[in-house]
Amino acid sequence: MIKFENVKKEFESVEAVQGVSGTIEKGSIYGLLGSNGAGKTTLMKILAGIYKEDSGSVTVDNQPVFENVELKQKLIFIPDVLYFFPQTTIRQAANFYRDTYTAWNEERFQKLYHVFNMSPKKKIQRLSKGMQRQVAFWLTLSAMPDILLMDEPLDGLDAVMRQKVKNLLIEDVAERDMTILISSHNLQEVEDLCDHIGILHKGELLFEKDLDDLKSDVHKVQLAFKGDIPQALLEKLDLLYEEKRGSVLLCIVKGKEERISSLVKQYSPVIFDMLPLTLEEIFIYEMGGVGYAAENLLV
Ligand SMILES: Nc1ncnc2c1ncn2[C@@H]1O[C@H](COP(=O)(O)OP(=O)(O)OP(=O)(O)O)[C@@H](O)[C@H]1O
Repeated sequence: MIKFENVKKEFESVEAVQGVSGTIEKGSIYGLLGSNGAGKTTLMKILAGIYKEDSGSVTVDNQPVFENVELKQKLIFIPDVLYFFPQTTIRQAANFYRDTYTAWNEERFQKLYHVFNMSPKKKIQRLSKGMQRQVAFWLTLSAMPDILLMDEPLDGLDAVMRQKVKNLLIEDVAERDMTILISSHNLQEVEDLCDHIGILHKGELLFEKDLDDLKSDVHKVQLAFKGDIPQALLEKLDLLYEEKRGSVLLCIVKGKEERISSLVKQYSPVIFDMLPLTLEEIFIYEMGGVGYAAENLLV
């Protein structure tokens, strides 16, 4: 379990992370979302023990992470911009990982050759950007980390490779309880992979929630009635957003599906559709709530 409490980090005059607290449970896939410059990379680097927090505490399985060599053998951070030693071949990099990570699994490395299909003799820096990212996953998955932190992890991978890598990640979570933290702007991908979501904005965590709870608590509703829209109904609904299009009211309503449905039906609507919001819509709405423009949200 990763636990961070009141973590702060400042760069010169920029307060990149401002008193953030949270927990990432073992075996969970946690999606860290946020606007550009929100502090996601900074927080991830603190959780990975790359940066030292200015104040607050970060522990992984109850141990501080910064400069903790033993812990770092079980934790891998894949950054958005990859770095490999110059002139290194895939095999040489694998040897380096084998000597660094005690759980290195040579059999798995050999097996994954059939997924990534590149000669280990290839020099990594001569490979394309997407191929280099494949190498990063090949090495990481063979090192069998307990904790994997990734910044924009699937960027640059083609659609087939994305699916293969996602399956491998999910397999590791299911089979050996690996914990994953992902930061990505690709919300569809986060929605597919993650079970928990945290949204950072201007260095602060707006909230963290189970994805299913988050999605079952907000709905996109379309309503129309024979006459005017009954005001009494609107007052009873917990409306987060509304937009009138002709005689149809499009709105975002907070609350459980059953409660919204039974309330609306009391007023005999002629049109009544209710859909869950996508993570992308939830994100845009939440960002709107903190003053990040969210116009024409409904489509
Ligand atoms: N090494 C650094 N030196 C100075 N300022 C930094 C440094 N790293 C990050 N910052 C600043 O801290 C803030 C948060 O940056 P960070 O990279 O953590 O954001 P992010 O959420 O990952 O953004 P993005 O989604 O655009 O990648 C920004 O204002 C950034 O300019």
